[in-house]
Amino acid sequence: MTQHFLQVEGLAKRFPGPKGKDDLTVFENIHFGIDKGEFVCIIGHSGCGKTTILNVLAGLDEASDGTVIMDGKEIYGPSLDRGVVFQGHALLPWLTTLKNVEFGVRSRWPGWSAQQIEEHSTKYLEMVGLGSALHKKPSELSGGMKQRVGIARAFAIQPKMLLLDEPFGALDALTRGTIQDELLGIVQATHQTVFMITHDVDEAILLADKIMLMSNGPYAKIAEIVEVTMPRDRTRSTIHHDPQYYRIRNHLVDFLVNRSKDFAGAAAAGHDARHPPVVRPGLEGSAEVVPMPAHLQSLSAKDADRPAPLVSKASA
Ligand SMILES: Nc1ncnc2c1ncn2[C@@H]1O[C@H](COP(=O)(O)OP(=O)(O)OP(=O)(O)O)[C@@H](O)[C@H]1O
Repeated sequence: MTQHFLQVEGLAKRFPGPKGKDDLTVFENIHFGIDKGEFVCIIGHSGCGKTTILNVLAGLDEASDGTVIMDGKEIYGPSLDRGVVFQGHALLPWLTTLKNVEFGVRSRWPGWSAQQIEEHSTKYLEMVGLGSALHKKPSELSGGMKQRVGIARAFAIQPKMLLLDEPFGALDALTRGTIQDELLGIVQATHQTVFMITHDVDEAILLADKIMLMSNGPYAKIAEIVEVTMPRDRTRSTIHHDPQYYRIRNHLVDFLVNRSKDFAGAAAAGHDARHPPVVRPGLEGSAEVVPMPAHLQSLSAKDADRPAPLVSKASA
């Protein structure tokens, strides 16, 4: 068996049922691997267990079954090896932007001089466009700026794995787009290994090397792993010119709208849960329908039950 940098084997999460009722199995038989430097997104309907999986990877929650091995060691509890960014930024309100980042950097490298810590922290804040806001307190920053500080803080400790739980979920579309670009740039520069939850299929296609599709719970599974076959030097403004983009997007939307509730059928068709099928829709036949370009219309898994907005090929 190939050993990946992060190896998840047989993960399950169960909660005790109310008195006299069966336990709730949120998910089980979750198997996947992430290689060093890979950016992996996970998409699935609300409640299927994405945050629970991320919390287990972070060491903030315990699985009912299964193991998580990172870099050859089983994960027990939180560690600076794994940086986490949640939807809420969780900054220390009494510290400036710079001091918020320095706080994590100092814990990571206690032997560093004050100057080393400041230079290192400033570098990461500049990467997310906050070079001119180093001495501002969180109360003086916009929501997008606060989220950027959280991202800089997580990257600055150079964790072995970065875990992002819908980091842009609370931001308006314009700010979200700008920070996606910054994240793309920083990931390309640092080759950081990332596991990210998103509800936004366009965001996943822009950022990820692989997209894991989770079926609905209870008993949720990783139904498919979709490889994003487009070249890595993607940009938000040009990505929709690539025909692969529409094939991948259609595949993801079709899963969320039509197939995510039917994983029992896929299992019956012979898919082995230990080896979720790997799909490369970008390299397959032509797209029948062409969704609106990403910058015009973003479909989120949260509202995937709404019909996808479509324009005909002729008018696209
Ligand atoms: N303490 C608990 N007791 C019982 N059920 C729980 C408990 N904590 C979480 N759950 C259930 O576990 C399931 C998975 O929750 P989780 O937050 O991981 O889902 P999610 O896919 O991240 O959802 P969302 O996309 O809405 O954030 C949900 O159905 C939730 O109701």
